[in-house]
Amino acid sequence: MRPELGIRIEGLRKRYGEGDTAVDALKDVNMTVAPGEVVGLIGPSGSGKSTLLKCLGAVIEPTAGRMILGGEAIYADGWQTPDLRALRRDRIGFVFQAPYLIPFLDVTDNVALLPMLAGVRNGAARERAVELLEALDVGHRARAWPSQLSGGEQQRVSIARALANKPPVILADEPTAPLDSERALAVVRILNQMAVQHHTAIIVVTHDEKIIPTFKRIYHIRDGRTYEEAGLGQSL
Ligand SMILES: Nc1ncnc2c1ncn2[C@@H]1O[C@H](COP(=O)(O)OP(=O)(O)OP(=O)(O)O)[C@@H](O)[C@H]1O
Repeated sequence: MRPELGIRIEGLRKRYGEGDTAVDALKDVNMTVAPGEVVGLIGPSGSGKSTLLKCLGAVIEPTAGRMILGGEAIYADGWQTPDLRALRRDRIGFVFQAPYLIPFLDVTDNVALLPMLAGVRNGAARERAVELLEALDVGHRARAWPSQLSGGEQQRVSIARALANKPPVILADEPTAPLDSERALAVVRILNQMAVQHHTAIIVVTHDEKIIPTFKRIYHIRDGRTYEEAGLGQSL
């Protein structure tokens, strides 16, 4: 592994507000995730998980520290790029608890939309979408509408969408919460396969006891500080 690739976070801090009412949501966050690796991020309510994902996803601005994604310092005591929209679109894939597919686009176009917005020609973007859908075992549903898919199939389409711009990083926020045990483990298996195949570093925020034993490494976050732990790494 080239240590500068994947995700590296150093001394990240985030303060909301000022003065007496200020909240130090992140006090000292340190993480590294290698390309091809899937790590779990676990913490109680209010510990700072959402704040960390929003900082990493360039949705809110940290207060201090460094974030390096895919070998590029995106934040070093200030944003290092003027175009945060392009950063979110091209360098970070998001997977949420709900798939949030666009109901009036077919499955292929749901996946092809982001590459098209990034300037990939329509035909090439759709080809890439179909390839990813096939890799995720939903190729046979490529021309269907999202409403015609099961919950597990929709979640796989949302993973294909997260991979569509070949981001070095995927942030998954409770991606298995609504799924039964078998489907939840299938999603984690797919995330692991995709991480390896696409050299993507993946952070999975989760409370889901079904999938926690599968992580090889886990970061706990408590009161805005991260602690690393070896996971059980149960085979999938
Ligand atoms: N916009 C905000 N303004 C002020 N304080 C905030 C804001 N957002 C979050 N906080 C505070 O920051 C701390 C961390 O919140 P955060 O939402 O990151 O926690 P979390 O671990 O995601 O919690 P949960 O699991 O309940 O979603 C909490 O004390 C919260 O009250």
